Amino acid sequence: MEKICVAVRVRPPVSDESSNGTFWKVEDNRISLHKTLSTPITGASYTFDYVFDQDCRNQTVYELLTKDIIHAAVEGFNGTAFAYGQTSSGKTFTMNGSENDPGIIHLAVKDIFTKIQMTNDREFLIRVSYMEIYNEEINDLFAVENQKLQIHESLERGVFVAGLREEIVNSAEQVLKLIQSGEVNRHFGETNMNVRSSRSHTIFRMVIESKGKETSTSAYSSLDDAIRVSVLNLVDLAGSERIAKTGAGGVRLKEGKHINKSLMILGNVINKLSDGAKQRGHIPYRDSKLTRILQPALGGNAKTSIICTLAPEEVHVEETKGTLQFASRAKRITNCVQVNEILTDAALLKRQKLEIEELRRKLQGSQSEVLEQEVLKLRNDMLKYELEREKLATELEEERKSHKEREQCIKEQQMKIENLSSLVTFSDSDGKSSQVTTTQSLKEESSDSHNTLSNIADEDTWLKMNKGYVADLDSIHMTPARKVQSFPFNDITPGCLIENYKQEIEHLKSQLELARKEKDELECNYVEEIQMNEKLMGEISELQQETLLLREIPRQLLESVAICKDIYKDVLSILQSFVTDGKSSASKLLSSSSEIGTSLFSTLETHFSMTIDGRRISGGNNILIQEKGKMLCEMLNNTITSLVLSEAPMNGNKPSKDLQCSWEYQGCTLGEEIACLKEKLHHDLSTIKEKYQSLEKELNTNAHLLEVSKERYQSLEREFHLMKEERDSLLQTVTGSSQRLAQVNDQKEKVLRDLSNEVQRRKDLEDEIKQFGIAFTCRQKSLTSFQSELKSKLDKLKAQNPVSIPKSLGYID
Ligand SMILES: Nc1ncnc2c1ncn2[C@@H]1O[C@H](COP(=O)(O)OP(=O)(O)OP(=O)(O)O)[C@@H](O)[C@H]1O
Repeated sequence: MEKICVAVRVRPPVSDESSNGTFWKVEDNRISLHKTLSTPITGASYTFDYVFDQDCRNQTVYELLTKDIIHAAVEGFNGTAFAYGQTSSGKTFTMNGSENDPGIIHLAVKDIFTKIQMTNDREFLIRVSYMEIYNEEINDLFAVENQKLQIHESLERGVFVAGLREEIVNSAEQVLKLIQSGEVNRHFGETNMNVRSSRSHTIFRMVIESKGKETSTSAYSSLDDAIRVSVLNLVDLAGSERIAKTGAGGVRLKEGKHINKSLMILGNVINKLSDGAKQRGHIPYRDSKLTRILQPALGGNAKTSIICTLAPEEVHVEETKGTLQFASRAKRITNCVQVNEILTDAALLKRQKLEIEELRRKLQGSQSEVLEQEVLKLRNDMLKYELEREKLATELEEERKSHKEREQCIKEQQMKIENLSSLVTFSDSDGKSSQVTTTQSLKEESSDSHNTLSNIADEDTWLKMNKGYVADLDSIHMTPARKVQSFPFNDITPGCLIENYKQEIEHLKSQLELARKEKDELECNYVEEIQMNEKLMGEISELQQETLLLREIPRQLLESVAICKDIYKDVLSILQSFVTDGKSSASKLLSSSSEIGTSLFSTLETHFSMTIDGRRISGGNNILIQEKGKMLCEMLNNTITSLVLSEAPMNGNKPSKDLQCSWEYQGCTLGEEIACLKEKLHHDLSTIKEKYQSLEKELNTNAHLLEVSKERYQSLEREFHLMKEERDSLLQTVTGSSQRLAQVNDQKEKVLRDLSNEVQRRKDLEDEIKQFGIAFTCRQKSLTSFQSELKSKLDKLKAQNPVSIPKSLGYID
C-alpha cells in the first residue's frame, strides 16, 4: 500500500496589490493563512509532502514530486500525476510549462527516454495518446475526427478509451511534437479570470511496454521474459470556477457547469477514498468520465501524485481553502501498487523448457551419482511404502477379527429372534387370550367376549359397576391407548415383526457379505502389490549394479587411453628417427601430428576423468574428439607418405649413421627397410584406429546404457507413482469399508436395542394381561355373588309376595 503524494504550489500573484487582511505563508512543507501582521489564523494551516512557493520552478516540482513516478513507470508501475486547483491558479503552467520553464509533461517525456536509454537489459515500446474531456465528452487530441469516444473495460487492458489514436514513438522530440499538434485541438477559452483558460480536462497518456533483451550466451539469461506494461497519465484538469467571478455566460457557462460537476464528482471520490477502507462503501468512479479514467490512480494500482495549485490573492482565499481541503483529503488515500507483468506463452514455454533442461541435466546418465541418489531415494520411498503396507495389513487383520465378532453377535441375535418367534407362534396356536400382545389382537379378543376394550374402558357405568378395582381398570384403560414402542413399526402383528427382523438380518448379512468380498479383494490387491514391490526392488538392485558397471567403464576407458598414448609415443619416436632434416615437410607434419596427438589424448583423459568424477560433459566434446582423431589419422598418413617420398631418392645413398648400422645389422636394403617401416607404421596406425574405434564404440555403448538406465529409471518412477496411487485408492477403499462396517455395527446395535426393548414391552404386556385376568376373575366372582344375593332377595320377595314381582326384573322361574 502506498499513499498518494500530495503537494501544493502557490503561483506568483497576478498584480502587485498589497493585501489588506490576510496572506498565505509557505514554510517548508507547511502553508498557513496569516493575518497581515503575521499572526497565523487558527484552523488554516496545512502540511503536505511538499509545498512550493511562488519562486519555485517546474524543474523542482518535477524532481521532487513526479520523477519517482516517471521512473517507476519505466520499471512497469502505473503512474499518474495531475494538477488540481481553481481556475488560473497555474495548473497548465505546471503541467505544460513555458518556453523558459518546461512543465512536468515535457520533463517527464525527456526523462523517460533518458531512462530507457540507460536501461540496457530491456527493450521498450512506447505508445502515446492525448485526449480531453470536454463537456463530459471524450475527444482525441491527436485526431480531431475521433470525438465522443467511449470508455470500456476489459480484463487485459483495464479501463480504456476505445478508438483513441495511439502513436508509437521512439524519441522525446517526436512525443513533444505530437503534444504540440494535440495542443492545437484543445479547448481553451477566455474568462474574466484567465485569458487562456482550459475548458477541458486533458490526459496525456504514455503506455510503456518493455521486455528483457535476449542474450544468447546463457541459457538462463532471459528468465525474466515477462512483458511489463505500465500506463502513465499526466493530467491537466480544468479549474473549478465561480461563475460570478469568471463572468461566464453562454458556451463558457455550459463548460463551467460541466467542469464544476466533474470536479465535484472527483471531490466525492477523493472524500470516499479518504474515509479509510472500512467506511468507504461505494466509490462513485462511474459518475464521471474523469473519475472513471483516473480510477486506477485513485485507490487503485498506480503511483499517484497530485499537485494542487493555489492563487495567492486574498480575493481567492475561500477557493484556496477549498483546494487545500481537497489536498488534505487526497493525502489520506492509499493505492496498491504492483508491477504489471504479462507472462506470454513464449515466456511460459521458455521457463518450462529451462525446467525440463534442468531435469534432463539431473537425469544425465553420466551423472551416475545423481542416478545413485535417485535410486537411494526410490529405495527409501519403497521402504516407507513397505512399512505402510505392513501397517495396513495389521489394520486389516484387526478389522477381520472385529468382523468375526460382529458376525457372531448377529448369529446370536438371530437365534434369539427365532426363539421369540417360536414362542409367539406357540402362544397363538394355544388360543389363550392372556398371551395376546398387540393392541389389535386385544381389541379383537375383547369384542368377542365383552365388547371392545376401549368401549369398556370408556363406559362410566361399567366402571361404576366395578368399584373397588379402579386401579386395575385404570391400567386396563391405558393399555390399548398406549403407544407401542417404535421398533420396528407401530401397530404391526408379531408375525410381521418377526418378518421385519428377518429382513433386517438378511440385509445386514448381505452387507457383511459385501464387506467380506471387499476385504478379500483388498487382500488380493495386497498380494499383487507385494509382488510388484519385489519386482521393483529387483529392478532397483539391477539398476544399482548397472550403475556400478557404468561407473567402471570410464576408468577402463581411461586406462585404454593411457595404453594408446604409449603406443602413439612409440610410433612418433620411430617416425622421428626417420626424419633427418628438421625443416622438411615430413618433420613439420610430424610435429603437428605430435601436437594434435597430445591434444587428443589430453582431451580424452579430461573427458574420462570428468566422467569418473561425475561431472557433466558437453555434447561438443565427443565431436571434438572425433575431429581430432580424424585429423591425427590424416596427419600420420601424410607424414608417412612424405617420409617415403623424401627417402625414395635416397635409395642407394648412404643413410644416417645409426640407421645405417641398424640396417646393416638387419641385412636389409634401404628400400626394403622403408617399406617395412611403412608397413609397421600402417600397422601401428591401424592399431590406434582400432583402439580409437573401440573407444568410440565403448562410448556409444556407454551412452546407450545410460539412455536405457534413464528410461528404466523413468519407468520405475512411473510405476512407483502408479503404486502410490493404487495404495491411496486402497487406503480409501479400506476407509470406506471400515466406515460401512461401522455403520453395519451401529445398525446391529440398534436392532439389538430395539429387540430388548420389544422383549421388555412384551413382558410388561404379559404382566398387564395377567393383572387383567385376576381383576376379571374377581369381578366375575363379585358378579356371581351379587347375582346370588339378588336371587336370594328375589326368592325372599317371592316368598313374601309371589304375585307382585314383575317378570321384567329378569327373574326366571
Ligand atoms: N508558477 C508560475 N509562475 C509564473 N507564472 C505562472 C505560474 N503559475 C501560473 N502562472 C501564470 O498564471 C496564469 C494562469 O495560469 P494557468 O493558465 O496555468 O492556470 P490554470 O490553473 O491552468 O487555469 P485554468 O484552469 O483556467 O486553465 C498564466 O498566465 C500562467 O503563465
